[in-house]
Amino acid sequence: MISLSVDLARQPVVVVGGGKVASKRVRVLQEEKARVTVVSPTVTNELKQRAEAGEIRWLNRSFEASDVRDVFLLVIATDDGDTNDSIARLANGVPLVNRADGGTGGNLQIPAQLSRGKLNLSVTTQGASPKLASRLREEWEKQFPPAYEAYVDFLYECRHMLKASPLSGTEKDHYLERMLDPSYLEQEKQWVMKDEIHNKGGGTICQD
Ligand SMILES: C[C@@]1(CC(=O)O)c2cc3[nH]c(cc4nc(cc5[nH]c(cc(n2)[C@H]1CCC(=O)O)[C@@](C)(CC(=O)O)[C@@H]5CCC(=O)O)C(CC(=O)O)=C4CCC(=O)O)c(CCC(=O)O)c3CC(=O)O
Ligand SMILES: NC(=O)C1=CN([C@@H]2O[C@H](COP(=O)(O)OP(=O)(O)OC[C@H]3O[C@@H](n4cnc5c(N)ncnc54)[C@H](O)[C@@H]3O)[C@@H](O)[C@H]2O)C=CC1
Repeated sequence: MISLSVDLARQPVVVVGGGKVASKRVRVLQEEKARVTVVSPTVTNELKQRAEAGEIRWLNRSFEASDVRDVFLLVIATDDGDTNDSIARLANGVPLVNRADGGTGGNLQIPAQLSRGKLNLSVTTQGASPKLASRLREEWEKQFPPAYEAYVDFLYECRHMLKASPLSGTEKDHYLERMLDPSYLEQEKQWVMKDEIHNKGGGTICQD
């Protein structure tokens, strides 16, 4: 297995099951702006509220074979292994299939993730120890404080300014290396660097 970053915006996603795990998955899928349908005869209060608010579609019944038609990502999260097995068998035309119980027929696992704006760190143990994945995420939280969000935006901006500048490849590389120094987590140092690149012909500086 390799890790991929997938854009789920506007993609049709079906979550089978309406329990704790389904709620956790829907939370993330909503943030990613996927078009979420939950199929389950019972749902958590959280899912019920999301359905009432029109954020997700809820089909208040058990899974049916037609539910996998035209789906980009299928999340199988019922509490019954046999049910999960038969859903997975029916899902062979679905590009992405996640089995929350780690059973066969799925082709993707949900990692523990830390997002700081454009920076996304994720880790999976392929079912060996979800707790280890969780522990590593907690360590990253300390290692990469919230200031990384603005820092990564700064790196993004500088890189685009450098691309637009007439500097040589070696000079550009020098800047790209220099800005990795942790001291550039400070906003003031970021401004000095942006000014410097700007003065070398690196285009305009965004103020926000
Ligand atoms: C296959 C996978 C599902 C998938 O890919 O969808 C899966 C499967 C199962 N998890 C189970 C249990 C627990 N899962 C967690 C936590 C997380 N589980 C996550 C992912 C995954 N879990 C995928 C593998 C990823 C990997 O291995 O790295 C994380 C990383 C991401 C997320 O879920 O969002 C999230 C941490 C997020 C964070 O902290 O950031 C905890 C700890 C806790 O809750 O504190 C426990 C209790 C302790 C224990 O049991 O170890 C059980 C047994 C259920 C039962 O006994 O009924 C199964 C099924 C089985 O393995 O049998
Ligand atoms: N990835 C993770 O972090 C974890 C994964 N799990 C796995 O996730 C699965 C679900 O766990 P929970 O959400 O805690 O269970 P839960 O018992 O809270 O919810 C199960 C849901 O499945 C629904 N369901 C049952 N049969 C159905 C069917 N035929 N069609 C549609 N919906 C149906 C139920 O109505 C209920 O809403 C378990 O199998 C467990 O192995 C459990 C804990 C953590």
